[in-house]
Amino acid sequence: MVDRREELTPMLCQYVELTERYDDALVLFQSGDFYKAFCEGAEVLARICEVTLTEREDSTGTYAMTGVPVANAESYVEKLLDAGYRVAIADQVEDPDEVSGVVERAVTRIITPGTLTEDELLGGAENNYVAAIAAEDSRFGLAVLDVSTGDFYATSTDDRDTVRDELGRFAPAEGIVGPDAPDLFDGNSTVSPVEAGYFEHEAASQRVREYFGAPDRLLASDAEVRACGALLSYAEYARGGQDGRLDYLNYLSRYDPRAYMVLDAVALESLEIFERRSVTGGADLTLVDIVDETASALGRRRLTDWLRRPLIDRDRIEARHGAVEELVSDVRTRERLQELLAAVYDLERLISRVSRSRADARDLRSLKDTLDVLPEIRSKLAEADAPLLADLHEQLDEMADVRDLIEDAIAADPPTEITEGGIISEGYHDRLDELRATEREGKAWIADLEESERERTGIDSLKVGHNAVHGYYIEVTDANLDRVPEDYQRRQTLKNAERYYTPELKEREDEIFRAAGRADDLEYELFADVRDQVAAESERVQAVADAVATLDVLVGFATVAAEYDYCRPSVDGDGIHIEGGRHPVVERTEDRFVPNDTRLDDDAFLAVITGPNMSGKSTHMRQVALIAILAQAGSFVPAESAVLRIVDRVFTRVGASDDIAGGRSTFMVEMSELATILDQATADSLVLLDEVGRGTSTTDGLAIAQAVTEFVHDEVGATTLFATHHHELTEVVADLDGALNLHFRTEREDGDVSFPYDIAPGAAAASYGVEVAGVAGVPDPVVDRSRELLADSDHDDELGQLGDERHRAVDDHPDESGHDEPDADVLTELRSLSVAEMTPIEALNALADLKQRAE
Ligand SMILES: Nc1ncnc2c1ncn2[C@@H]1O[C@H](COP(=O)(O)OP(=O)(O)OP(=O)(O)O)[C@@H](O)[C@H]1O
Repeated sequence: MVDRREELTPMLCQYVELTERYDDALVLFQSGDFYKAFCEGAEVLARICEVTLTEREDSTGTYAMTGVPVANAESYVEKLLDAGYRVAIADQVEDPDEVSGVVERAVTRIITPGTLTEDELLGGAENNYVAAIAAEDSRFGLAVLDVSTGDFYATSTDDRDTVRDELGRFAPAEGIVGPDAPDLFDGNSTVSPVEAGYFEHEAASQRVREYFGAPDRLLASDAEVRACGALLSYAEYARGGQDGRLDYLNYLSRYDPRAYMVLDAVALESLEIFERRSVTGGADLTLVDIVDETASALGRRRLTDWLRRPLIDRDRIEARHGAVEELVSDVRTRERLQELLAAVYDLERLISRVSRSRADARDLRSLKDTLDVLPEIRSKLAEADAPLLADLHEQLDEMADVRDLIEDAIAADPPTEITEGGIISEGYHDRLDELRATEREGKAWIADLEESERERTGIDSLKVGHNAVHGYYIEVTDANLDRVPEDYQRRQTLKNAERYYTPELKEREDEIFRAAGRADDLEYELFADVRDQVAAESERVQAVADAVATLDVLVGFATVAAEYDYCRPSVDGDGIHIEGGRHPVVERTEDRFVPNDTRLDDDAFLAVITGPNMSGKSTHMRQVALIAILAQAGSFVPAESAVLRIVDRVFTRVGASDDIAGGRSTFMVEMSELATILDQATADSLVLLDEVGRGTSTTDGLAIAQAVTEFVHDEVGATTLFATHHHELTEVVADLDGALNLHFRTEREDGDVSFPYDIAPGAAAASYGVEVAGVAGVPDPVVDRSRELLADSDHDDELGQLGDERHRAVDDHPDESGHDEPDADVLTELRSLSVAEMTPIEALNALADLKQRAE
């Protein structure tokens, strides 16, 4: 097609030009009600969106062609994005009725996964981020932006792991990487190619200056400037050929990752803060679902941010707790605030649409509706004692000027279309009122026409009507044609009737038409003017949005606290002292949750937790971490009391997280997560280790588990909870000053095993596997035999010390088990087995073999 450009029709020529200019995107080319693509573009569109490929034939040749309806283009765009394409939307920018020849098209936006602004594509209230990584002088700069809301963050570090951790926190949909910078995005972000020039220092700092003022004052390193500048350029690029500037980007929050508790992607995932790890079984609840009582999209996003980035500054944490406490105790204020907050629209996205000239009249009315509730929200905070609530009271600008402007100018309940009138209130503009009056009078005259013409002509069935093609007409059935007056002129012939107009009707019609057309145009102008005036106040709207978001989360936290009996934690403790702690998610899904205490401090900061499978170990460990996270996010916590030390990071090595897609074995994943912990944990960290060393042989596993315990104890000093099935580890604890054993039990009654879920000091009995095998339905003879074997190996002293429960289990089944004394060689072999060095499969095989021989 390109080679024969001179031969192409003007429209195809335009298409080819656009595809050349936007060669890194798939161009969707508006043609009336469809977005079309031709040639290779058509093939891609047809394949990915499963739409029919047709052919277009004109004097210059035959081309592949396809299209998708403009009205629901979003669903197709989504498919293209999922398939890894960027989409350039080439809209008609001229009214086809007003031009002769080919209509001008221009790319109005380039849709990429991380720069979405379309509500239909964004879905829900979650943030959608694009991130940039830049490098300079061994420092890495990271910038993260949500184009739909204007949230913009920047930070820098000289540590790649910190960049990875921060990316894990924000989970951007898309990333761009500077020329000398490493690509540290994980598989969940699409990495998009961009012009290297975006990252050049001069250009980048110019960009930052344009938006936020002097980069040196604002940002901490050149790498940061490059990342921010590049991201701004990319966001502008995504606006296609339109005026690139994004006026609503008014704030850039530069932050230091050390000012927040670090929660990397592994911790967020294993603690199920935002997403469930397994999709099977149980109610589909995560921490954010449990504590989300926010009433607005703004609040929901703010809550997500607070949980992603819990604080470590004590004053700030206590300020949040103070506000929550006041709202917990003042039930009426809290409940009324929640009702009012439910009327708040998504101001951040709304003002970004206003600034991008994409808001319609309904958006402005929604802004007004939100501004309407501000005075009452504000008044509810007027008497607040908590400093944070008092600050919010200050920050809540009621914006009466903007509210009044919209109230006066924009009609209540306006249509979504902004070019067809009906959006400006009567009384706002004199000339508009005159035009509408002319239109109204004309229409009234026509409305009366039917009656007066019936009288004049004596034709009772005479009708006055209107249609889009012929305009107004007087309709007379064929039976009455003889009574048609002289001045009637024929307009249209129907099957059984004729349609006429009169000169006066024509005149009125033209008058109405002219007045309506002018009024519609004028309305659009007035609307655009109001929208610009509102856009000029975007910073104030954003400040209000910020205050409302914070208030919504605080009210939500207070609601959860009151409803589920959470307590205000103290964060000036010297350890983790929790009484009656509960797992916030499990307590809502279990009929009866058993609360447990936690006491970890400098005297005993490392707890080894033993107990049978399913006895509650993992739940307890996560409960401690979730309580710490909630407390530092500013929430009350599910406990009777909690005195906590502020934690700088939560590390988790929990359960088997197979990285099948990444091609790493369970054991490799486990060890690399462990390596991170041992390398980066500090004395202020909270470390959860669940069954470390499981994916290898028992001996290796135990050796690793012991070495890790000693290292964490001697070198790291982090508050650590270590759940293990390596019973031998409980003996290691005895030799370590700062370590203690805790355990969960099973209870047996009439052959049934139950779990009381209460944690107790000391080590558990060792025979959990056998007990659980019985519960799981392994046949009695095998379970009984396992017990015998265990009892024998006890004499061997292979397993070390055993607890009471195991002895009891054996005592319950003395030799009346029905078996004869095993043959001597079986016994000898049994004695020679080194159980601690066998994998479970080896042990099971050996057991089956011995059983067979004994029988
Ligand atoms: N304190 C509790 N009160 C009531 N139910 C609980 C409690 N703790 C745990 N549970 C229930 O018991 C189930 C098993 O708990 P959990 O996964 O913590 O056991 P575990 O000892 O870690 O098991 P495994 O060793 O197999 O990983 C949980 O899914 C939950 O339903």
